[in-house]
Amino acid sequence: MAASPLPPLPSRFTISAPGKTILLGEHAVVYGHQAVAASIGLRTTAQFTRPAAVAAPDGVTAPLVVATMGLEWVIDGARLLDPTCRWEAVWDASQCHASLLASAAATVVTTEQARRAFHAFCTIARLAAAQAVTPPAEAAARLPAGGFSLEYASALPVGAGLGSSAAFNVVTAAVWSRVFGLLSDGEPHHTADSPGARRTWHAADLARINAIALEGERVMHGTPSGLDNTLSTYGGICLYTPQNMRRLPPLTGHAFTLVDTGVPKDTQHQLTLVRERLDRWPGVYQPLLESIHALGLAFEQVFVDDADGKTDPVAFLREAITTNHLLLQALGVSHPSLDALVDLARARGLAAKMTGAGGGGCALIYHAAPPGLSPEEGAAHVAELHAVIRASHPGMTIQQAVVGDIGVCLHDSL
Ligand SMILES: Nc1ncnc2c1ncn2[C@@H]1O[C@H](COP(=O)(O)OP(=O)(O)OP(=O)(O)O)[C@@H](O)[C@H]1O
Ligand SMILES: C[C@@](O)(CCO)CC(=O)[O-]
Repeated sequence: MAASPLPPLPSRFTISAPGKTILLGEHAVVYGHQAVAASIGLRTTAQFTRPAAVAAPDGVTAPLVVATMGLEWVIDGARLLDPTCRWEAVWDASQCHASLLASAAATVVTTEQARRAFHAFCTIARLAAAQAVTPPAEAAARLPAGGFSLEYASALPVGAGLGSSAAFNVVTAAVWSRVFGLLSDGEPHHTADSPGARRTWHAADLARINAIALEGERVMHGTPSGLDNTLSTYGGICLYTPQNMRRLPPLTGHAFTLVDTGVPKDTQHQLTLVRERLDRWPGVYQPLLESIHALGLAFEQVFVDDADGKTDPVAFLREAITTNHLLLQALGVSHPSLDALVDLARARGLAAKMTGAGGGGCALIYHAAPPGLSPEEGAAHVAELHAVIRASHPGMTIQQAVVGDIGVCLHDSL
């Protein structure tokens, strides 16, 4: 019996998802400890258009054209979704890597990065197909005839600690879930600057997207905690352990700067580094992870439970962020460029830490000015720090972090 067609899909739609910054707790969270993290206003977007922007070659009914990170993959949709076809064979058959990786457009990524992204893309597509179509072998027959194109754009630096891989995996999971009719139409999301222009999904839809995206993260990083994809899916600010996520109200009155050192790093490598250290010297390194966990618990106490009401949240967060960086440094996952930024901030009475997997990538600076400064003096203090960073590290990128952006969403009007 022929597989039933897909539910009607618009010929064009756009989905986006945010990156994240970790305030406290990276690496320790991989071992079940508590982290505090927030989504940020830098997003990855995918625009779906059908039919595909190429004529279907002979024997291919649903060509898919996927453009991302300066790469373009032309994929046979039937091979992509065929669970008996190894993903490497799909990669080899796609008209991607050989020509494009050698081209100037693709110099931002290595072959390994492109392969990982492709592997995750393939994994996610197959998972969504398996959830929608039984038997999975019939999934390809339900793709739109003529295929489709998917064009990604991202404001997130790749491999810089801001969850670019998670944003890619979450957007991809949402697109494939929509293609296979797994998602509801969601609800309009109203904000002052874009009333109703975006739609967000209900809890069950978000849980589906998050679970599928996690498998993409596993392909890319091996043993992720799930924090990055969870923040990208749900947005906002949360306390996170791999077993539990607790959403928090906005962090009003606390501001942050992100500084990208431009030093490339690899999350999988950083995770392996910590695993090896723990295996070799558990007595030395376990306590560091437990201390990081204690910082996450203290944050909960001060910001959520407000157990004594006497602790100044600003003073606490300044101290916690600094201490977290020192613990991560001792764990061996920082980088001299990150340490230099943290020292610069500390010398001016501010707090800073690496954010994400470390080894390069971004530092997070907390704008809690030294006590006793007026708001204007505080702003001048931060501007002075930015000027010093610009002068001493001209290659670094500095930007104000908008924390708590909404999670994955559908854009009505794009
Ligand atoms: N827009 C994108 N399109 C395709 N793949 C992407 C995209 N953005 C990121 N990736 C994939 O994710 C990898 C980067 O993931 P990595 O975990 O090293 O960095 P990150 O997610 O930016 O940082 P962190 O995990 O520390 O938050 C890239 O090498 C690439 O394979
Ligand atoms: C280093 C890490 O803790 C954060 C990476 O953004 C890894 C993870 O949580 O999966």
